[in-house]
Amino acid sequence: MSERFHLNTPLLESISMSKQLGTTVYLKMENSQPSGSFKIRGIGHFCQQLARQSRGVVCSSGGNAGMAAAFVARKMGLPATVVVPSSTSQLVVRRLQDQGATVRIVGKVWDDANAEALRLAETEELTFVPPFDHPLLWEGHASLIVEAAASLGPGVKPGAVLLSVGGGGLLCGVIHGLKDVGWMDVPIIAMETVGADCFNAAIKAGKVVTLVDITSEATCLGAKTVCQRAFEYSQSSELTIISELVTDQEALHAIQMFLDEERVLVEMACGAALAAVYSGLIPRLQNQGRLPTPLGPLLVIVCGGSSVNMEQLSSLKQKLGS
Ligand SMILES: COC[C@H](NCc1c(COP(=O)(O)O)cnc(C)c1O)C(=O)O
Repeated sequence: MSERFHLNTPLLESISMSKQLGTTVYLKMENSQPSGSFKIRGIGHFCQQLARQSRGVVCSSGGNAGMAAAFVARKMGLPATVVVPSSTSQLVVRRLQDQGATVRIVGKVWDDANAEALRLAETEELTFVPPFDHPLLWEGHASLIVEAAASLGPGVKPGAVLLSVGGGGLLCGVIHGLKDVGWMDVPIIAMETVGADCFNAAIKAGKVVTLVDITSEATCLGAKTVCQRAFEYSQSSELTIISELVTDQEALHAIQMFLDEERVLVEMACGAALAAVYSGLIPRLQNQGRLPTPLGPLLVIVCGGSSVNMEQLSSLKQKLGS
């Protein structure tokens, strides 16, 4: 049995969100993972399977996949290099270095950093750790749904699952988990911010497309192209995936509401998902008949993320004017 790096995170009931939505809202607290986000589930599994005999790992990331790769590599006694774009905050760069990683800042967006990471893997014979597009990542992420099902107990099934989308790895992992526990009929509300909306753009175009740029402050969602498997799932008649967008202002408002109500500080990538509750989207989807009324318990994936502290929060409030 290979060593696990992730924790079985708390599944907390949000009294305030439950009151607001008129249904029980459960929070899967992936922010409490040792690397700061859910990423450790898939990246830990990937490294256990493919990096045990490796000279080291190299990961491209908006930041949080890199945090997971750095943490896991340290635990496995492997050197780690993380390649991030210049949009990654100095706070995350420092946190990556504190985890023992060598950090390279390449290009403006994640896609540029990814090209460099692939080159490094080749030239320095390192194991390349993808941030979202690999079946082993999705197998690892699936554990969060299996844990949630165990916490809810037999006979309790969510009315919907709420999550955010960057490159689509979390979405694919959650779908793997829904299959594992027999919840394939549970609708998934897949949230992105305007300006980091590659999944929504692909659905609108009817094919995977590449955004011209990432213009959202939620840079940890900043993949310009969603992974093919996520798009394929969006086209499947077996699944209900509701793709919605929120503005950066709505994501920031959600971060502040969550801090006040749940006493937990999360980053913009996570605020994108939480904004579905705080911005009134859920009842709008119910009024449109896209979610049932009454709605069963809502399972919110609080994905976490390291790109936030009080200083970052203040600068976001200045930049976004709220
Ligand atoms: C460019 O970045 C992709 C990835 N972050 C993705 C991410 C997501 C979305 O996960 P995904 O859809 O990429 O698997 C959600 N919540 C948080 C806190 C995240 O950091 C990364 O860190 O390399």
